[in-house]
Amino acid sequence: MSSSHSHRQSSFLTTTAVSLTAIVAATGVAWYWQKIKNQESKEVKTAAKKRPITTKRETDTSNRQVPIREIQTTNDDTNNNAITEDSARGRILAPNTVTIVHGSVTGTCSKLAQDLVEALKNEIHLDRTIQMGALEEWDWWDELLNYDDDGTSVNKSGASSQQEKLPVLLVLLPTHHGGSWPPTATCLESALQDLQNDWRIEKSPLKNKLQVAVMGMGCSDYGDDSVGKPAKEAFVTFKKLGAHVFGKKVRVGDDATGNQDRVLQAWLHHDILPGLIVDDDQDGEDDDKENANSSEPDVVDMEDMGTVMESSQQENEDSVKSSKPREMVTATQAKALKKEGYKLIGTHSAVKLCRWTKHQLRGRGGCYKHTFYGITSYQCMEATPSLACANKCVFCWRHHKNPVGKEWKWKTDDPYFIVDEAVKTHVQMIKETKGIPGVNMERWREAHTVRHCALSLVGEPIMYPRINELLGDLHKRHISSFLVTNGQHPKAIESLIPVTQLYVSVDAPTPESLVAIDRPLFSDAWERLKESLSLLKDKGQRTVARLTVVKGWNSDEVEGYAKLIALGKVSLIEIKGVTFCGKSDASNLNMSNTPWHHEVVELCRTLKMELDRLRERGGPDAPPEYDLACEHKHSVSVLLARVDQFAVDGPDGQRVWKTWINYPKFQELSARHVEDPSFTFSVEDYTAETPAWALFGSEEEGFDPTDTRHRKKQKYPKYTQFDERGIPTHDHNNQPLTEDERQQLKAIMDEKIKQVGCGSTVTQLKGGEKLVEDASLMFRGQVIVM
Ligand SMILES: Cc1cc2nc3c(=O)[nH]c(=O)nc-3n(C[C@H](O)[C@H](O)[C@H](O)COP(=O)(O)O)c2cc1C
Ligand code: SF4
Repeated sequence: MSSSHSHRQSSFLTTTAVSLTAIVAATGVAWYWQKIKNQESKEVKTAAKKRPITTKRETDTSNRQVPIREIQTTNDDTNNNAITEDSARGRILAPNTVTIVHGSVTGTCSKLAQDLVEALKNEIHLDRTIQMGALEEWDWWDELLNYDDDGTSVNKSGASSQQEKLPVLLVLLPTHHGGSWPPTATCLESALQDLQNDWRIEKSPLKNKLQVAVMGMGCSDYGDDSVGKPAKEAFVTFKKLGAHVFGKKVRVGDDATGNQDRVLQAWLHHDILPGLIVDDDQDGEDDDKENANSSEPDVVDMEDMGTVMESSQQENEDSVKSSKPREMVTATQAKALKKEGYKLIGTHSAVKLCRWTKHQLRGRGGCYKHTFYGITSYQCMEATPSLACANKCVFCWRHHKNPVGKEWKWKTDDPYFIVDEAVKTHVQMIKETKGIPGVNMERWREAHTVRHCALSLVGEPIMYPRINELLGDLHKRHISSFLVTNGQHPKAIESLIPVTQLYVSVDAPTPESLVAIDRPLFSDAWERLKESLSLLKDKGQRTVARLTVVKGWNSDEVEGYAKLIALGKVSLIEIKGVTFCGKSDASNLNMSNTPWHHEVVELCRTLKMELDRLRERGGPDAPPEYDLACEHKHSVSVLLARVDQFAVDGPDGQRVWKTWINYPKFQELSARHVEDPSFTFSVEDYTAETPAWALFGSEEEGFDPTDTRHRKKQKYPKYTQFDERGIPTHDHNNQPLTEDERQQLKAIMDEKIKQVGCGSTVTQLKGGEKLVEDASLMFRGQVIVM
């Protein structure tokens, strides 16, 4: 037995107890792998690097598959074939095993894998071990090459050697950017490549050792023929390596139509089950012929995908073929979105109760838009008329359960219906907050009247073809409109009616970082963003460039941001630290990517300097003057505002900021514009004075003093001053620390430096995550460095 193999077993055994409890409870028959702990997988990787080739298994004809017994449906969890802990070896090439693996990132393939376990459990009277897990849980080189059938790997089902069946591997693979393998599956991708290319390995190392079936997932809305590419590649490579593949084609599910359940059924009934009952002898002969000319397999098209499906999906798919547009959100997407708290409206819209709405209802402070612009957060409705968008941003809240598309091609709901339903649903959610401890009843009653709408929830609101009617209806109801677009639809910006405040998200300062961060569907995404920004300067009303700072991703190259902002001469620049809302399936972010407030402040200062530099250079593209106007430390946000539009001289010569909005005035002006489209109005016509507590540098740090602050317990106290290394010198009351205290803190920092080194390091982790580590910042999370 190879050393890596024996290590593999011991790793597994340390985690088996936990896995089995959860798994056996969940499925009864199937057992699953639990993720091997980091340390263990690191060791497995080290072992894999050595890439030992320990066994060259002889072709063993006694190890042939025998036909599966008559298929019976059984739910008998106590069946003799259930696995016991000590037999749990989990090797892929162990006889009598069916291993289901997936490379799921956003959960679709893992769900399909679970469904497959259930289906197999119900379809066949098991005398095989079924195991299921994520691809990353196996060391593929070791699994496919170094399996030594010394008897320890066989399950205790009592199967004699004559009854041994070839192992079966069922692979579920999503498609990623441009047809690449998802980061969760590159372990298999590289092992397959290495197995093909390593000269030490016999030509068909998997011949008579493994049977494989592959199903892909993708999304045809990407519109670039990438759908199912990794699955096709896996299929072809397994075949080249001599594995017997089930089915002649790769079946691929499509997120855009939500047909994956149906494709799974077709895969199971047309490829897997018939494959499982094929006589092994006949099997071997076919293999020889097939593998001799293994070529690119076809992707099954929709007509071939079996007959098992829900009627709504049928309608969806039928409408693709007919001229009738299909509904945007598939049943699976709807389920995932609902699980995340979205209330769906019609076929493409949603509302969700914002956490700040609840916060302010409880007197715990409003959001940064309350601080910067005076909205009442508890009267604000967060909504979108389009759950789809043309990006897959790394920091997206949607966790990538949303539909994508370059342009609108779906059924279009009536805008008045959307507004009506959105308001009703929002008010219903407000009603449900009555029982939350601490709700201010006066605010709660006021909250039944929606005053603001943030069209920024998820998706791309501007894609909705009837957006102007929707905005018109909001304004008619005296609801202000804050509309956020990702700058991929410049034409829609051009034709947009005046909104209270129009945002373009500027997520990256260069074309390359835009692709890395926004992962856009449009190949000319950068040009689109630039065009959108340029169009802002002619809009007349308040325009905003919104920067979401993701440390390690887009916090450098400030000059690039300045140049982009100069294109639009926007009224305001909002800079906000990314919020980390738990590990997102498809996002590669972690806590270290969340900047501290003082870092965002520093970035604002640098941006202002860059803008000043461009302004001093002069010329038609020179930006106007900006300055730091407001901050909301609670949400790590800072506002830069145009001095010519928002700053006036006070009675005693001091600067007075007017970043707040006179909402009734906006409604009045907008109504006049509707009556008479030749009537125009501009930013200065509906400003209002910013209160002192909301100003940058105020003692309140942007927190409305009428509310009560609830601070989370911090790991370290709120130090106020630091030495040049970042070691605190003064406590939260600005009193000097004693020498002893400073030495203790120094020792803690030295320890951290030992771990992470000096300076700031950005480490790109496996899977693309970027980890930022900087010991000098460890005590400074809570202060603004002036
Ligand atoms: C970051 C990301 C990039 C994607 N890129 C593509 C693509 O280029 N082509 C495609 O057909 N599907 C693409 N998809 C769609 C996925 O293949 C599809 O949503 C699949 O169902 C995801 O499976 P999973 O939920 O198991 O990860 C992408 C999905 C994500 C999250
Ligand atoms: S503006 Fe946004 S963050 Fe603020 S209350 Fe409305 S939806 Fe919530």
